[in-house]
Amino acid sequence: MIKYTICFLKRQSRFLMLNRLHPPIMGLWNGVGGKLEPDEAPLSGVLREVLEETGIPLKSAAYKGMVTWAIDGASHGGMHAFIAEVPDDFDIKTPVLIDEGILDWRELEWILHPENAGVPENLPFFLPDMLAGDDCFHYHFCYSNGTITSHEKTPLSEAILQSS
Ligand SMILES: Nc1nc2c([nH]c(=O)n2[C@H]2C[C@H](O)[C@@H](COP(=O)(O)OP(=O)(O)OP(=O)(O)O)O2)c(=O)[nH]1
Repeated sequence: MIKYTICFLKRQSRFLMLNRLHPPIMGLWNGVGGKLEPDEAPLSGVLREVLEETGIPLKSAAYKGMVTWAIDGASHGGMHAFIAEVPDDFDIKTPVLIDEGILDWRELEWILHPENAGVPENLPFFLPDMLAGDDCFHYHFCYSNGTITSHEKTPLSEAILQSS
């Protein structure tokens, strides 16, 4: 069961990212998102989280697939991932402190830099793919001792896509 959503909010080569104040992604720059409410559809959930955390009233976001993770062999969690363009007329003074952390713009090049320890370890594995194409995938990561030990990418079936 996928409990979370995440949205990467893009404007040209920059993304509006959240440096989270609280676990599970504390201290790292991540997309905006959060927990789905009971019976909430992933798109509705992510639009709600984006509005709550940034004030951006998105009308839609592009579905990019699922990211799941297992820790020491036990399935642990997952999120539905989306990408959206920040509307041209939306202005935000950054950096800005919100309840969940600090919102600020980050360059894609910085986000994807391999030596960059400022983003969740799995993010550079899936974000370039999500930006590159229209296909949706399921990305699965296995962690041991707090680090990724293996990962795989499989196409998402039509059936899953329609139900998400
Ligand atoms: N890139 C990346 N993001 C992750 C991973 N694990 C994980 O939970 N996230 C994302 C999913 C959510 O967008 C966010 C965690 O959301 P959250 O627990 O703060 O949710 P929330 O704000 O609704 O929390 P709450 O107030 O309801 O407790 O972090 C991961 O391994 N990689």
